[in-house]
Amino acid sequence: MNPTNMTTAAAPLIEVRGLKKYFGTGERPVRAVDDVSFAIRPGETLGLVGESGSGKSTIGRTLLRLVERTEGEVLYRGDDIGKLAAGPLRRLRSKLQIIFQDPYASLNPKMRIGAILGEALATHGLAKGPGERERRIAELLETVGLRPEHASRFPHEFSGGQRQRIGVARALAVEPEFIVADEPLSALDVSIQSQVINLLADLRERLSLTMLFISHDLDVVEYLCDRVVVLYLGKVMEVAETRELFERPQHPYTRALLAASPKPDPLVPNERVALKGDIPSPMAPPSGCVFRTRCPHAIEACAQTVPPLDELSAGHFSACIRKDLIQHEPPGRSQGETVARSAEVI
Ligand SMILES: Nc1ncnc2c1ncn2[C@@H]1O[C@H](COP(=O)(O)OP(=O)(O)OP(=O)(O)O)[C@@H](O)[C@H]1O
Repeated sequence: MNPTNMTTAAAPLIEVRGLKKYFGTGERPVRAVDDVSFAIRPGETLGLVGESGSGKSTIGRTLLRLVERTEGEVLYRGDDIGKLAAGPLRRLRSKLQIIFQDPYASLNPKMRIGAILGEALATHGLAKGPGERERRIAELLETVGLRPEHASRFPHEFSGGQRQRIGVARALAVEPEFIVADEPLSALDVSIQSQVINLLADLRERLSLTMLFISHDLDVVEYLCDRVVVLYLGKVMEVAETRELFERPQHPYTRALLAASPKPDPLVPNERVALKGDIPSPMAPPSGCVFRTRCPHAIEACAQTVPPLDELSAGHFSACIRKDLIQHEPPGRSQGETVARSAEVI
């Protein structure tokens, strides 16, 4: 079954179908994204997790058409983004924004903050006239917890966390419906990461933003995301609601990721299998299941066919043929707790 079919409540805002992005055209291209499908509902924050090189950023960029896909579809409100001509694409771009990883590199050091935000407004014809523009800039700065007078300063006059707030303000300037946040915390000190997390959580509520949140920090994903897609070597390994994924991870890769996460959590399976070895080259991915070469449960059959993304329970998908590994209850819970929890769910 295809995880794009899991949305019953609302039509998805974004739908990705069979997305492939190969870099290079020779015999052995880099298969950065290899047949990925998922959907994002309006107002939802979808987490995209996986080790470095698994294709997270490439997916984020392909969604906004900052990178052209090799194959597949990216639908925004049902329209294929890849087929839009320049004019409609430009109009759509104001609805789709990206917050980059590095707040230092993504702001022009020679421009004042007011000019940076004003440029975003002007590009999309949003604030007509200088008075309106100034009012919008002041409003944007306040939205992200900065002051209107900050508009006259240059990027180097701000701390890392403040610069990331400016990056968020710039993304918000065009009143987007959908934001790709690509590791927005990784360039920040731990001490200020929580400020930016809280800002994103707050904005998401207030502005009903739909977000793709790319991160390798599982704690942040658990806190911020409604649902999570686990990616490995360009392929989806598991998809589930956040709580379900963290309490009942089914795919051996997800379990290994959680086990490697430093947070001691009694709900995480007690399967201390650290991920051994490096992620294989995306130019020569393993046959069958791409995770099999690092999987503690791999059997010969894993090399034969690419495992389908099966729906194990409502909205919980996993791509693994080892059905015997499926856990119905989180390990480490007592029977009493399990019963109490089932009652609460009913
Ligand atoms: N422009 C490019 N040309 C060639 N290969 C690329 C290009 N961009 C990305 N890749 C390759 O595609 C694969 C996926 O990269 P991507 O940056 O999407 O992964 P990621 O999961 O976001 O990693 P990270 O967490 O390190 O940002 C990697 O093997 C990367 O080297």
